[in-house]
Amino acid sequence: MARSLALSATGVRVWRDYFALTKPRVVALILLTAVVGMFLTDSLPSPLTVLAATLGIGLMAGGAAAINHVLDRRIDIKMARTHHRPVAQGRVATAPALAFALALSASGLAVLLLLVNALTAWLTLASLLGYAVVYTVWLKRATPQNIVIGGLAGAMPPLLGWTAVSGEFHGHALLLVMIIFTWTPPHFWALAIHRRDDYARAEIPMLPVTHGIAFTKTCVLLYTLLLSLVCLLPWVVGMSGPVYLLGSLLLNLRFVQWAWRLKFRPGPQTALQCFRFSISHLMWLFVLILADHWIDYG
Ligand code: HEM
Ligand SMILES: CC(C)=CCC/C(C)=C/CC/C(C)=C/COP(=O)(O)OP(=O)(O)O
Repeated sequence: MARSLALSATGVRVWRDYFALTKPRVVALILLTAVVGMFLTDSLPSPLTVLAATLGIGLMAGGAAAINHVLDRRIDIKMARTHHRPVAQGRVATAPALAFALALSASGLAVLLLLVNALTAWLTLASLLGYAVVYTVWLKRATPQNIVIGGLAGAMPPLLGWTAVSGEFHGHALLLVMIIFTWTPPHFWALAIHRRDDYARAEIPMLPVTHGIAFTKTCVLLYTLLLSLVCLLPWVVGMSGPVYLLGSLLLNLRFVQWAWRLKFRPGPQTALQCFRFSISHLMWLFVLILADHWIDYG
């Protein structure tokens, strides 16, 4: 009895470690943006397309995150925020972690190829390689612009959702990509300010390490202002209506307020609070775009 309880506790721990490799909360938000992309096209998607595309994109995003855990294990062990991670700690060895990552990625690709369409499958593979290889292996270690350029991979999901349903590119989907692309720098740099010493210790050239905290705060503020302008575009081009306009103005006003406070009246937790707000900001923004799309303005 005691032995079987101990075995099942170990099983739960192993399962938790593998689940953590997929960065589930990040992937959840990525999937929200992809699903919103699916419902914004002119045609109503079939339940099978929505399910298959969500599963395929989710598996590949989780696979990308697991590859990142393997490739970054030596960096992760040096940083307080990430030192507990399963591969960094050796609780999951490199080979099974990589096998898990490749199995997730390959099955996601197969789902997209077989049940969705080839365009979405190859674009999702490009995003996976963009994050897991171009960003993780090269950009992250090479330049403080790492997350700006690498952010394109994380910004792709609304386009992936869109092409899953329509089979083609559309300017409106690219606007959604632009929103996440502009959102990523203040999202990440707010956290990087809070965790500057982590990155310095791991010798990763994040902006607060290479250019200082004051300069990074200015960049956060400027990007939140740019984001506020980019968020107007769906309304300007007639893709979204007044409910979106009002809601996004309020969300962006709050984000700019956090960035302003971070620059001019910071407390010890302001950077972390700004980072946390960025996540709520993106989540509510995409909920709002979808809700607005379903409102009948007559
Ligand atoms: C290159 C682009 C990005 C970078 C460098 C970045 C960086 C980070 C980092 C370092 C964290 C902290 C993770 C942790 O403590 O484990 C984080 C958290 C988070 N990011 Fe990003 N991020 C990027 C793009 C995105 C995108 C595109 C999304 C979703 C659309 C996203 C959603 C989230 C969420 C939801 C969290 C909170 C995770 C949690 O609480 O466990 N990020 N991000
Ligand atoms: C297929 C597809 C849609 C791919 C999406 C790619 C993806 C999972 C993007 C998330 C970006 C992310 C969590 C970056 C974290 O940076 P980091 O890895 O430097 O942060 P860390 O220090 O927490 O590991």
